[in-house]
Amino acid sequence: MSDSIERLYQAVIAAKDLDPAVSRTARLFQRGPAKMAKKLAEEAVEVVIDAVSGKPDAVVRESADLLYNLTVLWASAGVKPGDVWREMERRERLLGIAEKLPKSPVKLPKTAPVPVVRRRIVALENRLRKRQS
Ligand SMILES: N=c1c2ncn([C@@H]3O[C@H](COP(=O)(O)OP(=O)(O)OP(=O)(O)O)[C@@H](O)[C@H]3O)c2ncn1[C@@H]1O[C@H](COP(=O)(O)O)[C@@H](O)[C@H]1O
Repeated sequence: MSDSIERLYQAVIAAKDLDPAVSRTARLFQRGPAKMAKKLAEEAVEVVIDAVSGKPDAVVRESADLLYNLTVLWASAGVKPGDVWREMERRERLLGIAEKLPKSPVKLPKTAPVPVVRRRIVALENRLRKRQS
């Protein structure tokens, strides 16, 4: 999937400076981030509606539109797909570590009480000795 999005990202970058009259991407870039964000939000809602309505084929189509509009917004925001893949890999590594932690709160083994070693108070003994001499 990441290859497809990488190719789409490159196509979006290539199209952004085309004639807005013939390129939807160029038109979105001409209208700016607010329009891109509005289209992305609209597509997200369309995916949600089709999913809730039990229309998997429509979910597929609207998801492709969603990913297109997301890619356009990434390009506009200076985000590259690799930036997102690295964040996802970071979270996966993080979760992976968490997955290895015991599910229950970590029970520390009961350790024998550490004997409190009192340091000899040499200074006081020296003072007492001086006083006695
Ligand atoms: N992957 C896509 C892509 N996916 C979806 N879309 C467009 O995004 C629209 C999303 O559906 P909407 O219902 O929101 O759009 P709409 O019904 O036309 O209504 P409006 O958004 O116009 O109001 C679709 O109509 C498609 O025209 C896409 N337009 C372009 N690409 C790719 O982007 C690259 C650049 O293409 P151009 O933008 O045409 O230069 C090419 O690789 C294209 O394949």
